[in-house]
Amino acid sequence: MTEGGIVGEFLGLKEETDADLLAMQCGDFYEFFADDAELVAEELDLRVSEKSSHGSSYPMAGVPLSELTPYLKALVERGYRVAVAEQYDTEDGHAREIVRVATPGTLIETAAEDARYLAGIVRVAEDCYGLAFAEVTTGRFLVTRIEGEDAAARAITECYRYDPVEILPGPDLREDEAFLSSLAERTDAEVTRHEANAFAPGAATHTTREQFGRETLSSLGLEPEGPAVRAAGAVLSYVAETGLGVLPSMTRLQPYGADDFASCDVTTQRNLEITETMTGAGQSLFATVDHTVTSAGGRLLKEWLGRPRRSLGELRRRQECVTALSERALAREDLREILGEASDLERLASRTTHGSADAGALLRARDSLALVPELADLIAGDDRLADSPLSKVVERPDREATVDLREALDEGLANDPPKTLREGGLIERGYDANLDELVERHEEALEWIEELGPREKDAHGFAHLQVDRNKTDGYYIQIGKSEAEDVPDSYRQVKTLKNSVRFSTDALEEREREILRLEEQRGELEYDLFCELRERVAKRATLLQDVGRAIAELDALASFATHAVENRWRRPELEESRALDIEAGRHPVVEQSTEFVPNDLSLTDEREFLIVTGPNMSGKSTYMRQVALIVLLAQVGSFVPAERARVGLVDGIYTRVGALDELAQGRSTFMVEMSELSNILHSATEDSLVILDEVGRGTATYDGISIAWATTEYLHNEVRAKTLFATHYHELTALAEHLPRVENVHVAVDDSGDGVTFLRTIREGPTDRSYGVHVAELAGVPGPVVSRSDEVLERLRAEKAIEAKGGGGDRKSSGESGTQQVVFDVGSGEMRTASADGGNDPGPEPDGEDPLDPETEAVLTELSELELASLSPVELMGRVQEWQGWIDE
Ligand SMILES: Nc1ncnc2c1ncn2[C@@H]1O[C@H](COP(=O)(O)OP(=O)(O)OP(=O)(O)O)[C@@H](O)[C@H]1O
Repeated sequence: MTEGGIVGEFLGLKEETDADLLAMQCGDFYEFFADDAELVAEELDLRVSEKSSHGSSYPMAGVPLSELTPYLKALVERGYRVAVAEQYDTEDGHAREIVRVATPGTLIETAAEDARYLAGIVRVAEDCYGLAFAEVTTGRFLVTRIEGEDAAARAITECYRYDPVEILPGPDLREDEAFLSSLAERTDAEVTRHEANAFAPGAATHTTREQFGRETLSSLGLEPEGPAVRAAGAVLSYVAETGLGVLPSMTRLQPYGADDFASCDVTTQRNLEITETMTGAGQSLFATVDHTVTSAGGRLLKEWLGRPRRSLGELRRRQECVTALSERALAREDLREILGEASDLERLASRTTHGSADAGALLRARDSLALVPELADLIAGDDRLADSPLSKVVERPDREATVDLREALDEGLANDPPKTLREGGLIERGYDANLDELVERHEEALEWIEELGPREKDAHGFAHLQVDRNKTDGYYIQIGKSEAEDVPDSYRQVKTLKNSVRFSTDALEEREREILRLEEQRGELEYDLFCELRERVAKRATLLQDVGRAIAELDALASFATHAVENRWRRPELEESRALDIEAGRHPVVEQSTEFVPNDLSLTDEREFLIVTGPNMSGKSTYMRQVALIVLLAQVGSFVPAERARVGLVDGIYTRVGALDELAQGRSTFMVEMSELSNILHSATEDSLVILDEVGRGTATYDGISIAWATTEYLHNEVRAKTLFATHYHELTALAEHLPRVENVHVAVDDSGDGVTFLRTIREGPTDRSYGVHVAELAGVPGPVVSRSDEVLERLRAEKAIEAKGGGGDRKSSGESGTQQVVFDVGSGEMRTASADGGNDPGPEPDGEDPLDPETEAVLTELSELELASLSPVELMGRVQEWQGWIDE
C-alpha cells in the first residue's frame, strides 16, 4: 500500500487517468472515495460512510463486486467516464491497477437495442474530413472520407446518421468551437479529447494495420495516412486504452464513399420523421414499417432508412428479395418464425471477445447458429425464394465453420447451466474425461448422503430423521426432540432447535469435506473448460457476426415484404434518370390512420419545379412529404405506397419544412429557416429532390415573398433540382407563367356549399384564390374584421409589385431576352416587361398606375441583385432588416 493509505492509493490512481470517476476494488467491493464518493452517492442514491485514512476522514461509497455492472452502466449513461481499478495479489500483499475505463462509446454492458457508435473525426484540410464509426457491442467498423464543398456540414450530418454516443474529435477540431457546437446540437454524444498522437498519420496507420492486417488498407483502396485511416486509428487506440478487450471482435474494416448513399441530412431526417417524430407524438416511418422480429433486424432496418442508397445494383437486389418474399406468404411466415428464435449474434460476438458472455449467452449463440441450416433449407425448398438473391444472403456465412462451432458448443455446454460460472454445472458429460471422473465421485458422495437418512432410520428406528445441509451447519442429521436422547454415541450434537436437534458424525463430516473439495475442483475445472470454449467462440467472432448480419438482413427484407403485402405497396421501377412518376401515391404513415386520398405526381425534364398551393390544412405538406418518403423508400429497397412509381435515383433529398418550434432552443424560427434554406441552396444538385414548405413564413410578408421568389428562381435557373414548393404566397404562382420548368398544382377544395370540403386531391394549376381570409371567416372571426381584412388585402395587392427574374434564354414568354426584367403586378396578377438597362431602372412602365415609391424601388433593386447563395443567413437577415428600415421610414 502507498504512503497515504488506501485513500492515498485511490487518489494516486485517480491522477493516472483522465476519467471522471474511479471505482477501486477493495476486497469484495468496488469503492469510491472523497469527491467521487459524494458524486456517485448523489447520482445513484448510494449511502456514504466515512473512511479514516492516515489521520483524516474521507467520504466512501461502495458497491459489491458482482454489482458493479449496473452501477457502471448507470454512471456512463449519465455521461461519466469511469475508470475501474482491480486488485491483484503480489508476493507481499496486493496491489491495484486501472484495467479499463468505461465510456459511453465503449459500454459493452448495454441493454439498449439501438446501436451505440463511437465516432472519430479528423480534419486534414479545410474541406477534407475523415470519419470512423465503431460499434463495440457488435464489432462493426466503418470509415469514410468527406471532402469538397460543405465538408464540415456533411461530416456533421454523417455523425447524426450514426447517432454516436461518444465522439473523439481530432486535434484540429477540438478548438473549433463552431464545429463542436454544431455537433452538440445535432447529436447527444459525449465529446472526449483522446490523445492527439493517436490521430497522427503514422501512428494511426500503424494501429489500423495492426488491427485489420497489413494488406487490408490497399485492398480496400484506403489511402495510408489518409483521413479515414487517421480517424480509424484514433478510435482503435481509444478502444484499446479503455481496456475493454473487444478489439478482437473488430475484424472487418468497411470503407464507404460519399457516392454510395443519397444525402439525407439531419434536417431532412427530422422533417420526414424517419426515426422519430417532431413532436414526439405519433409514429415515425420506422415505427410504421418495422415488422422485424429480432433486435439486429430492427437495427439494420433503421440504418437502411437513414441511409438511402444510390447503387441501382444493390437496390435491385433488395427489391428482388422483397418481391420473392412478398409472393410467398407461407414461406415468409415460416422464415420469420425461425428468425424470431435468433439471438443477437453480433452482440454475442463482442461479449465473447470481451469475456463477459456467460453460459446462457453461449447456448444462445449455439441455438442461433443452428438456425442457419434451417433458414437455408427453407429458402432452398421454395423455388421462388431459391431463385432470388435471398439464397446468397443465407449462404454468405461459412457453412462448414458454422456447423463446427455449433457442434463444439453442443458437445461442451450443459443444457441447463446455472447463472454463475464457478459452481459447476456448465459443462456437458463426456466432454472432458477428468471432469467426468470428478463428477462421478461427486455424485457418488452425494448419493451416499442421500441414502444416509434411510440407512440411519433403519439402523436406529428413528421416526423423525432428516439429512440436510445449510450454510452455517453444513451437512447434518436432524432428529425430533423426543428421539434425541436415543442417538448412538457416534452422533455429535451440533445445534438444538425448538422441536429438533441436529447432529453430525465423523463419517458425515468426512463426506462433507470430500464433497466440498470435489465441488471446488469441479467448479474450477468447469470454469476453465468454459473459458476455453468461450475463447474458441471468440476466435470465431467474425463468423458470429456474419451469421448475425445475414439473420438481420433476412429479417429486414421480410419486414419490407410483410409491410408491402399488408398495405398494398408496390415495387417501384428504379432507373438512372431524372424522372419521378407516381401514380396514386400515399403517405406511408398518414395512410395508417386515415381514409387516404391517393395522389399522382409527374416530374420530367420539362416540368421539374411544382408550386403547390391550397388552403391551410388542405394537405400540401402531406403531399410533399409523401413524395419525399416514396423516393426514400424506393432508395432503401422497399416497396412504396403507390399503385405505380417510377423513380429516377436522386443523389439527395433536401427538405425545409416549417412548424418546428426552435424558439425554445434559443434560435429564432426565421434564423433556423434561413440557415436550412442556405444549406439546401448550397448542397442540392440537379439530381436532388428538394421539398420546401412555406419558405419565408418566419418573417414579414413582403420579405417572405421576396425570399421565396428569389429561391424559386435560383433553384430553377441555377440548381435545377426537382423541387416541390408549397406556399401560401399566392403571388408566387405567377412564376409558372414565366419560368419554363415551373408548374402550378393545387390541392382542391370544394367551397360551393356552406363550408370548405377538403378533397385532398392534387390538380393542375394554381389555386384560384387565397383562402386566408376565407378560413378566418369559417373559423368564426367576427364579420367586421373579415370584411376589413378583405379591404386591406385588396389595397395591399393594388399597391405592391414584385419583379421576376426569368430563366435565361428559355423563358416561356417568347421574344424576351435574358437581360429584360419582368414586373409582376400583384394587384392585377399580370406580368409586364420593364426597362432594365444594366439593371439600373427596373421600375414599371408608365401605364397610368401609381409608380413605386423610391424606397420600395430601392429595396426591389437590391433584392434583384442579391446573390442569395453567397450570403450567410446572418448577413441575409441583416440586409432584410436594413430594407425594412428603408420602407418603414
Ligand atoms: N391525401 C390525403 N388523404 C387524407 N387525408 C389527408 C391527405 N392529405 C392530408 N390529409 C390530412 O389533412 C390534414 C392537413 O394536411 P397538411 O398538414 O398536409 O395540410 P397543409 O395544407 O400543409 O396545411 P398548412 O398549410 O396549414 O400547413 C392532415 O391531418 C392530414 O392527415
